Amino acid sequence: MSEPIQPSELDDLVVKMAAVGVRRGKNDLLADLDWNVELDERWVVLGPNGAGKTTLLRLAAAELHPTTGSVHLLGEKLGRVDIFELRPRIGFTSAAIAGRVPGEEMVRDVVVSAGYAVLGRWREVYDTLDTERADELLAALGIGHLAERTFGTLSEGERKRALIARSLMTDPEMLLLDEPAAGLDLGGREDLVARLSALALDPEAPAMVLVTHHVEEIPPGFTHALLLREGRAVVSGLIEDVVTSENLSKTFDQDLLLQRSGDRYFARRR
Ligand SMILES: Nc1ncnc2c1ncn2[C@@H]1O[C@H](COP(=O)(O)OP(=O)(O)OP(=O)(O)O)[C@@H](O)[C@H]1O
Repeated sequence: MSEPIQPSELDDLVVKMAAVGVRRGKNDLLADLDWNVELDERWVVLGPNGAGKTTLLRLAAAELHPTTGSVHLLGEKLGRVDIFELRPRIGFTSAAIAGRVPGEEMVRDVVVSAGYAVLGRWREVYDTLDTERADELLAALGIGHLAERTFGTLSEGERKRALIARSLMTDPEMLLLDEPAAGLDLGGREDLVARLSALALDPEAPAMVLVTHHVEEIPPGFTHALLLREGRAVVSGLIEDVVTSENLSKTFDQDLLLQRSGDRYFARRR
């Protein structure tokens, strides 16, 4: 048996997963996972399709419970804490959340309603301070001019940015982004990478975890990486130690060459 976790050990940790497993039927979606995220860290999680990345993020978003092991989020243990109190402290964007936003909802309301933990309640009367904050966030993400459009009329890239604004609305202590650049064209991807980089480099920004399939999407300023394969950690730690040709080759089961150009990463098969 491992020693119980002392409260002081959790002070600077936004995520502490110890010996975590998630099992569905006979499948281990995650197994034997130990992973800690500190307040000032920005993590990228990389791995092939089916590696368990979304499962990991849903645990970190308090959307799932582990089958085995323990998960502490923001100092609280999953299973012992009221998840409805915990969730507003965590910003989370994913394709699944995007799919739940009604197309007729006004963009500003998509953002504001995060503070009320609802989606699709656009007739609520919101506080002026909240609408001002939503407008500031939309402007910071470069889509301030779209506040009064309906969500359904936005391009894919604009939707992603609106949802990131939404996930920041509650001033979360941790921001979880599941493949935010998926489906974007090159310009849209580069724009998003630059905005996420600005966020990552902001000392006031929350801890961040970004799931992606592509090293090209790692925003400068990200500090740590976790490589997952078949539900298990291949390696984790400081990004420059982890994101290497050797580790990527092991993770994706191919002979891959990683190159760095300035503060960006590129990978291809050898
Ligand atoms: N409820 C479930 N029952 C059985 N298997 C499941 C269930 N949910 C997910 N899986 C499987 O668990 C594995 C991990 O899924 P997950 O979505 O976490 O992977 P991922 O790394 O995010 O994949 P992708 O990159 O394709 O999005 C996949 O093989 C998936 O089919």
